[in-house]
Amino acid sequence: MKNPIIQLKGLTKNYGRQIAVDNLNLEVYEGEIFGLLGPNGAGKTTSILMMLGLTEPTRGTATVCGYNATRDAIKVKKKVGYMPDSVGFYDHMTALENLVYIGRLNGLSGTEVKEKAVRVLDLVGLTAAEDKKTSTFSRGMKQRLGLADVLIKDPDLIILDEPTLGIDPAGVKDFLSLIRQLSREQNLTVLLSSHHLHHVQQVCDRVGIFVEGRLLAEGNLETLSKQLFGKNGYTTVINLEQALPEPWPHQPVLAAWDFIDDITSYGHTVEVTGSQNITPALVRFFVENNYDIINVNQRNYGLDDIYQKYFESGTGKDNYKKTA
Ligand SMILES: Nc1ncnc2c1ncn2[C@@H]1O[C@H](COP(=O)(O)OP(=O)(O)OP(=O)(O)O)[C@@H](O)[C@H]1O
Repeated sequence: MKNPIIQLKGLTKNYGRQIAVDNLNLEVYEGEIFGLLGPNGAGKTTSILMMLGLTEPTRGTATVCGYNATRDAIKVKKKVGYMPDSVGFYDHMTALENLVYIGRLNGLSGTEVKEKAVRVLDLVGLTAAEDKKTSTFSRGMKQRLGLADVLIKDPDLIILDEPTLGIDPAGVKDFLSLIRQLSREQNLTVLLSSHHLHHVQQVCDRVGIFVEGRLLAEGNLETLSKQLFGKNGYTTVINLEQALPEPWPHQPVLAAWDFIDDITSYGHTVEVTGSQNITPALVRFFVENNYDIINVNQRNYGLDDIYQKYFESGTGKDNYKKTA
């Protein structure tokens, strides 16, 4: 049975008449990387602050690492490493000095703190820069040091708010692979908020789409496609040399296959939609039945399509209602 590290039940936050977070229900499991994806102002930071006990929910509960985040905020703080979107350091101190300082604030003793700081700097790939002042650090290096700050206390969960903001593309790729590696090696649960779908897509096991305070859909890519497009994720379009007869005798044969949900044939074209990628099997079928294939195209719905559907018209809610 999966062990939930974050459990949000009906979590709601109003600022006056504005609803920043609206009845959020979500579970994030041990060892998982979960991406909270949404545009600016969607309510991602407010949700995170409630999970950390830094702001009180208007309604609902956030249970984090087994503790109620509002009532037991200090216990939650001990288990969770939080990296805000902008991390500050003491510029006149080196990376190692900054980290030792944070380690002490987290209760590590004089002897163990330095040894641990050196180890954590190695984990995040900053050993070569450990004696450099952080005033000389690039944004990407600062994010790595920010990650070291949260790792030094051996958290069960790390929460990263817009961690890739302002890093160049190569730096983003490196930073995200580092997160994935750490999560896999240390069974670390990660909650990552971002408005960059490509970043989220690269690293997350599951994604929640968050718009105007509401979680519109969540799951892995395949589940999201199903929820958002109302159909399964894989469509294969095959164009043939010969026109198909009406009715097409092979239609019922294909319809009996597992994983196929829909077949459309018209003129020289067959479109097959299913829950798995069956393009190779379809190609074999057509060749074995003496059809001449002109071309084959695969259409699978990715986060790009999902993001466009939810964000292109400005409000995801309207789009959602149309298809729900
Ligand atoms: N302290 C506050 N007082 C009043 N309104 C607030 C406060 N904090 C956030 N809000 C409002 O709540 C909504 C959600 O904001 P939030 O910062 O949680 O969104 P976000 O998804 O993290 O966006 P961003 O990526 O821009 O940080 C916004 O409309 C914001 O203006």
